[in-house]
Amino acid sequence: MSNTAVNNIAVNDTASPLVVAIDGPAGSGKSSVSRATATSLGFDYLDTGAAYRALAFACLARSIDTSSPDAVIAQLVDFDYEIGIDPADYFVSVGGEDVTDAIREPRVTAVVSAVARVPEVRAYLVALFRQIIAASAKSGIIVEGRDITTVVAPDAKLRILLTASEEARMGRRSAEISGESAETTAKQLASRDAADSRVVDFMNAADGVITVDSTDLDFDQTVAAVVDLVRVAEGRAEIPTN
Ligand SMILES: Nc1ncnc2c1ncn2[C@@H]1O[C@H](COP(=O)(O)OP(=O)(O)OP(=O)(O)O)[C@@H](O)[C@H]1O
Ligand SMILES: Nc1ccn([C@@H]2O[C@H](COP(=O)(O)O)[C@@H](O)[C@H]2O)c(=O)n1
Repeated sequence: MSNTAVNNIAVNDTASPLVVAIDGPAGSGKSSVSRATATSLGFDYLDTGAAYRALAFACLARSIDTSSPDAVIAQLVDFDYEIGIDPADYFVSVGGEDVTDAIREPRVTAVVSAVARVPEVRAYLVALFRQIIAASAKSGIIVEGRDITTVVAPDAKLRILLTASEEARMGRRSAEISGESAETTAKQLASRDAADSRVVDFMNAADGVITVDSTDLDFDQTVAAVVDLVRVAEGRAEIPTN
């Protein structure tokens, strides 16, 4: 069983992986913390936002009007998407082209929310994510996005809302982006969260979802907090007291 997940997914005949669902707003650390946690635990890692970004990229590549739901839906028929779920071999491709970096470009980020709000797109990708999760051959998989704790994997063994103050998130995001002012970065982050929150609630923890607030934690402390929660979920540790 490979650690590559594609539209044509192989069936996993091993036991189901332990699923860790992580949601949160933009810049809260979902991707980086999930990937580092998966590496530390020997789990797979599924970045669901990459699929929405890849579809937005595919639309732009074909000059499709991303504000037209019908035009976007028509792209699903031959959406040839592939993602690496081994945290040591993360990549995203569309039609065989490596788009790992291209899907992070501002032009893609600017239209991804419009693509993600189309119900048919969400239904298609949610089904795909569930297949990828079921096909994981590792003992666990960390799945991160916006609706993982509530829609994609509401029965996950561990569900986390990873959050941080808007100020912290904006500061972290500005630190990694060069060429744009902190003010522009902050505005883009806030407007994407506002658009995305109209589709799914990732600002408030649903029942049974544990909030991890990383505002006052550094990166390693945040990863350690998530690892501790996984150990508890596995029955290998007691609930942390702080
Ligand atoms: N606790 C932390 N302390 C300091 N920096 C952090 C912490 N957590 C994450 N970061 C950094 O914040 C930045 C944003 O993190 P990341 O890209 O993982 O967020 P995200 O939630 O996946 O964002 P998006 O939804 O926009 O893709 C990264 O540079 C990451 O290294
Ligand atoms: N479960 C998800 C994940 C993502 N989205 C949409 O994709 C965009 C990009 O996500 P990133 O995590 O890579 O920033 C995001 O802004 C959402 O529009 C989603 O709807 N559901």
